[in-house]
Amino acid sequence: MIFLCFFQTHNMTETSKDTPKSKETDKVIKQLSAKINKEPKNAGHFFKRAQQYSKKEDYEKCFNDAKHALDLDESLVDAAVLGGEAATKCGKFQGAHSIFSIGLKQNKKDENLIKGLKKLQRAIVDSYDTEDTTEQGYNAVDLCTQSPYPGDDQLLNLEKEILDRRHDIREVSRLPKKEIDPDLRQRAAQAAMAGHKSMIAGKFTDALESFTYAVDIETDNIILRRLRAEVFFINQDPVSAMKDLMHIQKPERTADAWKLGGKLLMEFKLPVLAEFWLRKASELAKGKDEETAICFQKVRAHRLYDPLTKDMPVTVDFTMYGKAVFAVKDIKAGDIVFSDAPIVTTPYIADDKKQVVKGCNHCGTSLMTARDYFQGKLDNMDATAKEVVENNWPVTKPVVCSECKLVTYCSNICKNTAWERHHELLCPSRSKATKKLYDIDQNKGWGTDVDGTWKELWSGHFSAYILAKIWANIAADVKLWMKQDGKDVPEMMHWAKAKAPFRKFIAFGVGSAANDMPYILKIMNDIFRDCGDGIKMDITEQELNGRYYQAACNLQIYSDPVTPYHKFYDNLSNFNPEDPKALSILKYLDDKIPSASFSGMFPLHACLNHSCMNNVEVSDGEVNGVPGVSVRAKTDIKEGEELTTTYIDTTMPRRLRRAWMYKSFNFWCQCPRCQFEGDDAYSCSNCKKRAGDTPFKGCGKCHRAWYCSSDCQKINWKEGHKLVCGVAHSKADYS
Ligand SMILES: C[S@@+](CC[C@H](N)C(=O)[O-])C[C@H]1O[C@@H](n2cnc3c(N)ncnc32)[C@H](O)[C@@H]1O
Repeated sequence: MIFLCFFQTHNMTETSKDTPKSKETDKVIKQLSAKINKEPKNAGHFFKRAQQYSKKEDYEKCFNDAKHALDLDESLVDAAVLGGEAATKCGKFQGAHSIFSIGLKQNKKDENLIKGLKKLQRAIVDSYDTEDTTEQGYNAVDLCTQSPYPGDDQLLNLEKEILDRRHDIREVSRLPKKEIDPDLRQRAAQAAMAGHKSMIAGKFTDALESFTYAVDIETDNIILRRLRAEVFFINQDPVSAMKDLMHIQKPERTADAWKLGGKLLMEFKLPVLAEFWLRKASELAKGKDEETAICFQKVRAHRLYDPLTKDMPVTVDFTMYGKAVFAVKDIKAGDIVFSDAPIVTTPYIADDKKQVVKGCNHCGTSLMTARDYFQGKLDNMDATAKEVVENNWPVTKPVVCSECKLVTYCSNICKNTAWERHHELLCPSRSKATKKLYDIDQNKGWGTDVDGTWKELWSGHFSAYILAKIWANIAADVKLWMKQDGKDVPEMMHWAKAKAPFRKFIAFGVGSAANDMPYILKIMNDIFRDCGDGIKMDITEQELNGRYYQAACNLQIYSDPVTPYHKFYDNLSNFNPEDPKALSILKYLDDKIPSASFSGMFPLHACLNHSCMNNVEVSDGEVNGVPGVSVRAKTDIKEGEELTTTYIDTTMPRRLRRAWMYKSFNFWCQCPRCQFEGDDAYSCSNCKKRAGDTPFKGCGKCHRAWYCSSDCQKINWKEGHKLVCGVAHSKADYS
């Protein structure tokens, strides 16, 4: 079970020196390319071309070829070494790590691979040291829109009615101008001054009295109304506060008045109206008021997620890092906090393994056969064991798409639902473009480009199908909404409704996927240009980039927690332990259970932020009988505490962890471990003083913090190191 972590795309500069030697290299590359076009499954050609690219110092191409050679033939350890070193040189650290790992599977002791891994570690650390490490992360509110959701206009009217009926609050028309005696006006002004002073002094009862005196005289004074509303708000009288604000006519309301109204409406639990007021406040403040922007997103988080978390011990709120999950009651270590089902999912093929087991392409249910599990052993098994397998291995009845005959499902229900949701549009039999997408996916991103060259067309660390499925789902919903409204052509509202479920997922990253992968942009447009029923989707560069980063920030890898193997094993437990049949099969059982992995986007799970001192862990789970994820408490969690998972292997030292996080997710981790551990023995983890030639002494317990003096050690211990020293780390596998 892994979070899909990846390094963001970087544009590499190509080096090519125009020397006779390099001309010769170019010639060899040309010859090899021709051979590759003829025999695209020949690993040797790719390896040889990778060697040529390495000579040219074109490390990106060298890595791509070496990786592909290894995909075709895992035993090519030299390709792992070459590719890993090339990837390290061009900064593709994630790629380097995974290609070295493939090699190590073949030969754990290969010296060149081990050397390569050490160089990789050094390069990651160096890049962290030389990168612009100004630790200003992103601003989460800037990533979130304030645009209304479809149907909000009707909800707005409904909430206005609730405000009126339940709290007797409504917009008040402008009061007629009153002639006020100058003496009285003078007294009102004095009372207002006194009210203001009391407010500053924190004497809110006195302030209220003074403002009320003044408002009674100057009933139409909008400044007095707003000030009194603020005092009512502080004195926890939201109804009176709101009534005062309603006396201020809309065009005269300041950003502060709209903001206060938004906060009051949050208390009345009228989120759409609250959003309306806060949006107005944001517009008037020209987006510069951070508090308003955060309030808006808090309202939105609660309105979108409260229904999802209704029976759960958690809530979703908005913080400086965007959405975050908080405990609403104490949770015990080991408890499952919540489970979540994916909104979109697709098979995941890791770089280092072939997907030997099939899973339902729609729901992810494992379709593992006895052969998938026992492989060759099945043929050589003794007769008794074979009989046990035949009688106890659950029968799965995979159903294949009747059009393409390529995509498998666990049942006709899944096949039909998949057809309606996405497969009708994406079925490889539908068009050249859909077949091409299928082939690129099967070839882990490789295919023939428009100019006839065989190259990596998709370099995402997840399947391009995720994006295609998002768009296919949107197209399917647009059709539904359009038909439901009896229209022949979709309206803006239909599009907005169809896109709404995907608005929950944050998208953040640098670089342009559309620029890096123009071929993908082209085939996606070829596919979605005609979605049937007159519906067209224009996949612009911005659309591709947005969806790409949504997937990159939120995807989670998971697999069916209860496979046919588990059911088989359960069946065995019904045997008498002395039964020779049961004993006959034991020797064939293996700890390694092959899985059908999927990567999916999970609405609630995707709100979990990262911490290197995570208090929850994500595991394979089941939701309504189909595979999903479960979030389990790793430690006791107190009410009000944020739940954090980890996106990386937290056993790594701080410098490496932070470098991985920055490269993969573009933020500097500020978790307690990152704050109260150090980088190395040459910098004091407390005061940051640099050591000379003699390294500082480290914390004797965790060896992850170093100090120039015992005073610094004591301060750091008190301030937070004691919280992080010696906590159990999550050795999440990361890809
Ligand atoms: C799976 S989402 C987590 C929820 C996210 N905060 C949101 O608003 O949707 C992952 C993204 O959250 C942000 N994030 C997660 N953990 C963070 C942390 N410790 N510090 C800063 N940003 C974090 C990053 O933008 C990351 O790409």
